[in-house]
This record gives sequence, C-alpha cells and structure tokens, in this order.
Amino acid sequence: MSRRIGLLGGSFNPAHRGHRHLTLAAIRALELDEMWWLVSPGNPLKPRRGMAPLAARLASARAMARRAPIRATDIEARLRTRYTADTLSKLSRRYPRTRFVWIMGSDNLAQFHEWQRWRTIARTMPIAVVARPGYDAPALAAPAMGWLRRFRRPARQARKWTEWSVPALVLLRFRPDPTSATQLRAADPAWHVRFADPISTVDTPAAASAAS
Ligand SMILES: Nc1ncnc2c1ncn2[C@@H]1O[C@H](COP(=O)(O)OP(=O)(O)OP(=O)(O)O)[C@@H](O)[C@H]1O
Ligand SMILES: O=C(O)c1ccc[n+]([C@@H]2O[C@H](COP(=O)([O-])O)[C@@H](O)[C@H]2O)c1
Repeated sequence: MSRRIGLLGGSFNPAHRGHRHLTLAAIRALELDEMWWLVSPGNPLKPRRGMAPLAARLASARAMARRAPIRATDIEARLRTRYTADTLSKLSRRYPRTRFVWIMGSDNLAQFHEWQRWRTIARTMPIAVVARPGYDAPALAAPAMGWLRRFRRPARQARKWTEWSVPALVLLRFRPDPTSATQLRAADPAWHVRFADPISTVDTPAAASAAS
C-alpha cells in the first residue's frame, strides 16, 4: 500500500506547539503515516530580515517534532526549490509510490492567490486547510477560494483523500491554537542562539562532511 504523507511547508521561525498540535490532529483526521515539515530556505513572500538561519529553524523544528511521526527536513534547500509548485512537482517525481497531501493554515489560504502557479499546486495534490484563530473569515473570502470552492470536499470524508481527483480542498477544524512564531519572536528575539551549533543542527551530506 502507498504511504500517506502530509506536507506542511513553513518558515518555522521558530517551530512551535501550534505546528505540533495541528500536525497530530491532521495525522489523525487524514490517517497519515507521517507528516513532513518542509523547513523553507526562505518564503518567497516574506522579507529576509528577521528570518533566522535555516540551520536554527530546522533544529527548532526537529526539537518540536520529537517522539511524533513528524519528519522535519531541509529538503527544499537540497532540491534547490523555493516555490511550492516546484517542490511538490519534484517530490511527486522523486517518490512516485507515495501519496502526498499539502497542509496549510487558513492564513496561508488568504494569500494563496499570490503564490507562484497556485492552481498548479492544487492540480498536483489535494490541499487540506487547517482553521487558525482570526483567519477563518478572510480565508473563506480569499480570492483563491473563488476558484477552489468548487473542488471542496466535506471534512467528514477527509480520510478518503487518496481517492479524490485533484484539485480537491478540505477545510479542517481542530481545537484552535492561537500560538504564532511572530508572538514567540517578540517575546524572545534571540531564540535562535539556543540552536546555533552547526554540527548538531545541519545534516545535509555537504555539512556532515565539512563537520567531520
Ligand atoms: N496556530 C496555528 N494554527 C493553525 N495553523 C498554523 C498555526 N501556526 C502555524 N500554522 C500553519 O503552519 C504553517 C507554517 O507556519 P509558520 O512556520 O509560518 O508559523 P507562523 O506561526 O504562521 O509564523 P509567523 O507568525 O512568523 O508568520 C503555515 O501553513 C501556517 O498557516
Ligand atoms: O510558492 C510560493 O509562491 C509561496 C509563497 C508563499 C509561501 N509559500 C510556502 O508556504 C509555506 C508556508 O510559509 P510560511 O512562511 O507562512 O510558514 C512555505 O512552505 C512557503 O515556502 C510558497
């Protein structure tokens, strides 16, 4: 049987318990084998200023993912992709026997029409949007919903996502978690210093050989 993997792309600047909560709930609702956290080399729509180094963000994601079926990875840096459409196309080709579903919070749905080739993303794999406090109304009114709405599937059928033809969109609502990385950075702007050891945090082959 094919593996069922959820993909949660993010800046993880830093990773927080909101990511973990939504992931564990989505794993249950979508009957996933695993969730992969794609720690972005740099969100094309976010300024570089204030973005901690990838190694620190990846290390924070690995720490937050501990003892859960979550794989935090810098695969986008290794694939040399930054736009989600490119990442999903490369992953689908690299893992032809794996079924993927793209996961994002409702704040991202509100901006989705600004993403490069966003309709292509929706044609590549099903999309599950997780409700996020404060963003649900803007997300439902999002420009991308004008097109995506017709492909909406009921949440009670979420576990059947591998049977859906794409595009397919499901809106999931779990126990709301108001945690955000913005709020955590405001409380602790130097958070990344705790994750600054490059030997223990980066495990790309190049970094591993440089460290040995
Ligand atoms: N509390 C949450 N509830 C639902 N979805 C969330 C939550 N926190 C993050 N997400 C989703 O997880 C993914 C990665 O989020 P990201 O790493 O940007 O964290 P963030 O808290 O949104 O960061 P920032 O405040 O810096 O924008 C996005 O799809 C985002 O919508
Ligand atoms: O491909 C795009 O044009 C695009 C534009 C904005 C965001 N994304 C992706 O959206 C995911 C969530 O990003 P973020 O910064 O909100 O955590 C992450 O995987 C980004 O690479 C992708």
